[in-house]
Amino acid sequence: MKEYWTALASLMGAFAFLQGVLHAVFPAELRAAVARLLGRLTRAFSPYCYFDVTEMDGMSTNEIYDAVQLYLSSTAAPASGARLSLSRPLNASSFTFGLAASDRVADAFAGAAVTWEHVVAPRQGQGFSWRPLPEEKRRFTLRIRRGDRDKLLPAYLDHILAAAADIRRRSQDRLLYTNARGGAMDARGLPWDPVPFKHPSTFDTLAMDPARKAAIMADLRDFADGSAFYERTGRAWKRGYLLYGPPGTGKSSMIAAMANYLGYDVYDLELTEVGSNAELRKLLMKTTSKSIIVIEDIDCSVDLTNRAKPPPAPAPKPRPGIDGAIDQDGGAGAGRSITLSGLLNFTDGLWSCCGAERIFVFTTNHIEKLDPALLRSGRMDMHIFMSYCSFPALRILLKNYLGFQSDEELDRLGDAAALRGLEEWVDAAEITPADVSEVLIKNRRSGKAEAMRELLDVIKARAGGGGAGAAPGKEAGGDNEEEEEEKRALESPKEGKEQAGIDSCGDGQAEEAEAKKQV
Ligand SMILES: Nc1ncnc2c1ncn2[C@@H]1O[C@H](COP(=O)(O)OP(=O)(O)OP(=O)(O)O)[C@@H](O)[C@H]1O
Ligand SMILES: [Mg+2]
Repeated sequence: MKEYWTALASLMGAFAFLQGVLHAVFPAELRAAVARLLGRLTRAFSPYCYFDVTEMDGMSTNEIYDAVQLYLSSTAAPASGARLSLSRPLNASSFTFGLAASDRVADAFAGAAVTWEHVVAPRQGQGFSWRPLPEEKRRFTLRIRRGDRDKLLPAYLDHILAAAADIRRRSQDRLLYTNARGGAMDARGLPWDPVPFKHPSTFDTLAMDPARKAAIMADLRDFADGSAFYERTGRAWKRGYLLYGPPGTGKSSMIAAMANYLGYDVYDLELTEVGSNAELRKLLMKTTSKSIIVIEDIDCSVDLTNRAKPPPAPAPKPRPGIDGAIDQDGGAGAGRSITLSGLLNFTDGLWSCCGAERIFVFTTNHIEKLDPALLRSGRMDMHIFMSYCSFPALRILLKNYLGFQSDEELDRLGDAAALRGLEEWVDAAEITPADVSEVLIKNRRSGKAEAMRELLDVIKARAGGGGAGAAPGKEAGGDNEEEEEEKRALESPKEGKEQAGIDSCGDGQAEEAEAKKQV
């Protein structure tokens, strides 16, 4: 036995010596060239072909690498003894398993077997770069049989991308993206900033007429499951919803409920931060599929009254808002502003189809202020009026806020007289769900029956035109204009500072709005 070990040790010593001699005699370049040549020869006679998916694509991260990692971690079978790396991405609520260095996994697609290998090598010197690159070069190498090439590519990669997106969506909490930096890009070349989106609003908590709610949910479900339908009919796989109604009727809550229902991310597009139609297009191109793109208070972000009106006289200073000119991408004089045409192209034009399964939602308090071009059929597929609280909607709020488990329990345990009174008065009161919620929150400790009676007092006072019992934050009869102005001033500190109480539009639009008022 001892002799065996001695022989092995001397063999290894001889090998190391030989390697040392080779290294000393032949320069590195020559050794690398020989290795490349040998590699090429082996590949030429091999029945397989190989594809590398590197982690970095130039200076930016390679999306396919991330997708392959995620896909392999959940679907493919690691070879026995393979070592998986465990991680939990930022904001994710579950763990993912990744392949460690030099491990292999086998997978199959369309009846063909494939092998993936994860190759990690140290990076040779950083070179010049605007941002630090990872210290290791990582890549996945896909090995497939030559004969399977046509069958697998690109269908297999498409399958991986779709599966990875699905895993990401299921394992990760929703993200809310904002374009607060205008069109400026971050280090990854993205103009959107993501934050975790944990809005608790769902269709269960949303107070609105149950029949209308069910219709909206069915529409959303049809849309999400409608891949084949959209393909068959030649329509772009997108849908537009216009939510309109007074402040506090649940438009933003509805968007959150939609996102939670479908499991989509939300892109909150702040139009006043976008300088031009080209920037708008860039933002659109950088959104992912299965997402809701939201423009809130569209009548206030931009002037959408008339796209056909002639361009205005040259303004003393450049304005960020829509100027109403017909100009598509900013001709002379309007090069740095968004136009209604630009916005319509965004939702409707060829560019809107770069990516699939996207929902556009616009909200407004004043549908009458919008250009008919934006309202015509086909543009916004569904117009949803978020109205004052109806009795069925009120019942939902009573159940949720006061803790009744069901309609039956509300009828049995609730204050019957108060319930009848609420049914009788709620329509005349024109009270928003937000105001009802506030009354219920304020009285939630005083008991269910007491809270219902208190709410009835508020509603009666409001329906009767007034006084002491009026709902909080609002004069009896409700001056929505005032409430809206206040809201905008709070929401946008910059605008608020400059023009509180004038109008909620962007900088230059204040003057225009002022001019309109005088007319
Ligand atoms: N339909 C509703 N169902 C349940 N809660 C609601 C509803 N409407 C409003 N609320 C409550 O009022 C608050 C404000 O509502 P929300 O922000 O959704 O209104 P909005 O219509 O978007 O108002 P605005 O026009 O001012 O943006 C919500 O946080 C929610 O608690
Ligand atoms: Mg809102």
